[in-house]
This record gives sequence, structure tokens and C-alpha cells, in this order.
Amino acid sequence: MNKAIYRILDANLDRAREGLRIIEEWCRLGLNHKALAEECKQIRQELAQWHSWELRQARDTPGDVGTELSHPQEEARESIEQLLQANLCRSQEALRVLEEYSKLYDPEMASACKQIRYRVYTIESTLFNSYRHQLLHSAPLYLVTSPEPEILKIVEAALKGGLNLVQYRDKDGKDSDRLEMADKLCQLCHHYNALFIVNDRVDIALAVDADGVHLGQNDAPVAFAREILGMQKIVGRSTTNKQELNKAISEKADYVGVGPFFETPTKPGKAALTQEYVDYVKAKCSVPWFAIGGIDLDNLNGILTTGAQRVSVVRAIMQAEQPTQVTRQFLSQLVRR
Ligand SMILES: Cc1ncc(COP(=O)(O)OP(=O)(O)O)c(N)n1
Ligand SMILES: Cc1nc(C(=O)O)sc1CCOP(=O)(O)O
Ligand SMILES: [Mg+2]
Repeated sequence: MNKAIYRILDANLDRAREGLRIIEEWCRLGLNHKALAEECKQIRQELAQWHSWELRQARDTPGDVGTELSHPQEEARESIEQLLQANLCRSQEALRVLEEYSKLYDPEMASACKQIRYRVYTIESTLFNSYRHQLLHSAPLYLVTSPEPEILKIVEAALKGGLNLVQYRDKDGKDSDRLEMADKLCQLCHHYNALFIVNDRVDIALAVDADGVHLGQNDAPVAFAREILGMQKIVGRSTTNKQELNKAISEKADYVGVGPFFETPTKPGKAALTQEYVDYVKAKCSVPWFAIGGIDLDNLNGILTTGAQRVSVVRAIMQAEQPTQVTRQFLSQLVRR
């Protein structure tokens, strides 16, 4: 057998396991996801069984011309998501190499590596689903943007204050500008490990690889968004009454907006909801719900006494003189509850 084949198998068995070990740590300690952590560990053990003595013996690290080759992107990672993605990719690529080269060594190993590669794809989709959903469930404050000239600075200031959920809303812009801004905001949010959602536009959410889309009653159906964006992405729905809430839950929206709590110039012409509806939401809503409409630091306490635990705001942050401070104040009142 050509020694180079042994070296390739040896190196890629290590590479696949190392990538998985990094994923396993996050599943265990970052997500507290026992089943995913166990699956990573199980796969690592199965791969170790293929790592025979003859393969290990073929190792020749000083003679490996590739040990010093690295891409600048490997030196720095922008976010946990990017780090996880890079290591999943590393494992998947290594498994593909193992699958191909072990056809020349042991066809049983080739078929085992193929099965394992599919299992790593399943880990990937479960992981990102859990990661996004965990962030969504842990977010008490949701910033919906307005098209201010300094939008990027304001959003970044709020992210610095601890915000981790942002919706890009611009009802009047040109599509080319919207796309450019959505892309910038998406990157900014991901840099701060925050979720980025696009208002109304499933196509823009898809184009910039946003974490999801927010749809109102006159926007596309939830199922349509899922078909376009895939099951891993977040789909939110606005609701103002019981019927809309029941429908949003039966459509399996991931979260709902509940509003307007107060009439607001940001969305003129929409009458405030009733306390009866808020009581219904409290009793029946099985997904995270965000109170929205006219909410600011002055009335936040009153909102929280109606039973809301999460709020969504536009002006309170987008027009604040100190968005970082205001965000911190919102968060400190919200998490105290
Ligand atoms: C969190 C949240 N809740 C409600 C809305 C309103 O959505 P919609 O009714 O589609 O109105 P527009 O925002 O599109 O004008 C929202 N955007 N976010
Ligand atoms: C975008 C939006 N949707 C609402 C709803 O009730 O569905 S209220 C609203 C605007 C909220 O803006 P502000 O925080 O400036 O009052
Ligand atoms: Mg809408």
C-alpha cells in the first residue's frame, strides 16, 4: 500500500476528531445540549477505532510540507457561530477525504466514514437550530430599527449595551440600498453574537443569510418563509388579537409580536390592543412574545406589570441620545424580573 495513503488517512482521522471535539465543548458547556455532546463524543470514539497502529506509524510530521500552511481566516474568528461553522466544515471535509481514500484501503471504513459524515450534517442543523433558538429565548429586548442616517452606529451602540436581537425594518428604501444595509447589519450583529432578523422580506433575509424574518398579518405566510429559508431559521409573526395568536401558534411561528401596547407614530393608524388580549397571550402563548408599541424606559415598569417579560422597541433606542446606556437600562429592568 502506498505510504501516502496511510498518511492521508492518519492526518484526516485526527482532523475530523479535532473539529468534532471543538463542537462537542460548545454543545456541552455553551448549549448544555447533552444529546448533541454525546453524539460528538460517540463519533470521535468510532473514528478512533479506525485509527490503527499502521496508520499512526505512517505519520511523518517533520516531512509534512503542509504543517505551516494556514489561511488568515483561521487565525481570527468573528463569532462563536463562525468558529462552530469552520470546525464543522473541517470535520466534514476530513470525513469526505477519509471516505474517498479509504476506498483504496478498507471499503468498510469508507462506508463508515460516509455514514459519519451524514451524522455530522445532522449535528450541524441541530446545533444551529438550538443556538439560534437559545439566543431567541434568552433575549428580553428586541430592537426594531428605523432608517436613521446613523443606523449602523446606533445599532452597534445598542449591541455594546448587551442587546442580542435586532430586526432591520425599512418600509420605504430602494431594494439595492436595503440589501446593502441588511448585509452590513447582519455582519455587525453576528460580530456581537446577536441574532439578525429582517422585517417583511424573505428574499432579503435569504440573500444576506439572516437568522430569520418577521412577518405581519399582511406579509407572506410562515410556511412560505420556512420553505425559502429552511427549518433552522427563525420566523416571527405580529399579532393583535386572539385569532391572530392562535393562527401564529398553529403555523408554528417561533415568536410573536404583541401590539401595539400604545398607539405609536412609528406605526400610525393601528389601535392599541386590549388587556383582555394580553391576559389571553399570558395564558395561551407557548412561544416567546414581545410587547411592542410605544414602549420606553418611563412606561417599561407598567408594561412588565401587565405580565409581559420581553419588549420590542423602535424609537426608545433608535432616537436615544445614548443608545448604549438606554439599552443597559432596559436590560437591567427586564432581567431583574
Ligand atoms: C417584533 C415585531 N412585532 C410586530 C411587528 C410589526 O410587523 P407588521 O405588522 O408586519 O408591521 P411592519 O413592521 O411590517 O410595519 C414587527 N415589525 N416586529
Ligand atoms: C413596528 C411596530 N409594530 C407594531 C405592532 O403593534 O405590531 S408597533 C410598531 C412600532 C413600535 O415602535 P415604537 O417603539 O417607536 O413605538
Ligand atoms: Mg410587515
